[in-house]
Amino acid sequence: MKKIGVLTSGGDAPGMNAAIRAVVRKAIYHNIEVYGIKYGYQGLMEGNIERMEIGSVGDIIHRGGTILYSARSEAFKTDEGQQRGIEQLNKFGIEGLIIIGGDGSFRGAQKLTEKGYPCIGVPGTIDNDIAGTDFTIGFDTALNTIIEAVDKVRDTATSHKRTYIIEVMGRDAGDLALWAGLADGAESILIPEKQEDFSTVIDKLRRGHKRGKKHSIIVLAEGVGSGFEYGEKIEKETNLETRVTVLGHIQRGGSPSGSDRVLASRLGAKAVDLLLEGKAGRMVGIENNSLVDHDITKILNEQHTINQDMYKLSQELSI
Ligand SMILES: Nc1ncnc2c1ncn2[C@@H]1O[C@H](COP(=O)(O)OP(=O)(O)O)[C@@H](O)[C@H]1O
Ligand SMILES: O=P(O)(O)OC[C@H]1O[C@](O)(COP(=O)(O)O)[C@@H](O)[C@@H]1O
Ligand SMILES: [Mg+2]
Repeated sequence: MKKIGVLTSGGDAPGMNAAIRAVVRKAIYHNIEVYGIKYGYQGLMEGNIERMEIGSVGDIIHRGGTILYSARSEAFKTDEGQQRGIEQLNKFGIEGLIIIGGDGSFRGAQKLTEKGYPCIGVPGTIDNDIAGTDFTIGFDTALNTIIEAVDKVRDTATSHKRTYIIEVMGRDAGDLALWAGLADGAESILIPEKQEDFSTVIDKLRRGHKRGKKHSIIVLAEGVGSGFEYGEKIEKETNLETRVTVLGHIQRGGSPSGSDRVLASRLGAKAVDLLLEGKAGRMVGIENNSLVDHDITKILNEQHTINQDMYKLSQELSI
């Protein structure tokens, strides 16, 4: 293999730049030409492709977002769209493609691989919703952003003796909410993977209030429902003044944490190794701090699961 391509796709995640840097530098280290495809699969279909050099990825390891930009493309979900993408890759003589993105992006990678075009997936999403890897690139930074925000909310919550619902991202996954809830000492953590009884949430709030607690924090994953609806219900049931903060896209930005930079560097480089070994249709990941790779189709058919011990612990510590 003499020429490879790299793109970022789906929701951006802090650390994607560090992953791009690792792909480019590792490829050049092995005397392979690298091409950057801009705006994900949309740019791929349109031939928005540029050669990348060592300097193309200088001064980006600490930056959020993605220098290759990202997109969500409906057109690429069709056979015709995928065929157009392969034609562009062939036109540039690019022999293998590294896709940094989430589960949706991996479905695209799977389709290209099925059509005979070798692809490797690198998990980049704040949601941490992919099986076969303990962590995805961006999760740790988003978690820290949430923690910083909740610490601030806690100050004002205490001053006003209020209950706060903090709605966090994660699409259908509860990892961000679970980790943030544990790290923030939340009273309750509401995630799609566990149906906590609403009456338990209310009882806990009442007990805390009786004990003289000055504030209560509930972390709600977006996959469970609207924070505002929960807020209204809770205020009605408890008579405690309740406010809702939806953290939104702030969770996707910012300079990547040390863990995300290291993870992205390791995974990006590993993806290049796999292409050079002639592998295709694989996803790189990290398990027990070791680099692994899995069949992408198998991964897409598996459900990412939350850490049950952590959930249990969060309940034991928030009595
Ligand atoms: N079934 C599919 N076949 C081909 N491409 C897909 C498929 N599902 C998603 N994609 C492509 O991947 C892009 C990113 O997926 P999305 O779910 O939005 O984000 P993420 O990859 O971060 O989970 C989509 O906009 C689409 O272009
Ligand atoms: O940026 P958009 O299109 O508003 O999408 C929001 C969604 O993207 C995410 O931030 C990231 O999800 P993906 O990594 O799957 O793209 C989700 O947590 C959230 O539900
Ligand atoms: Mg996703």
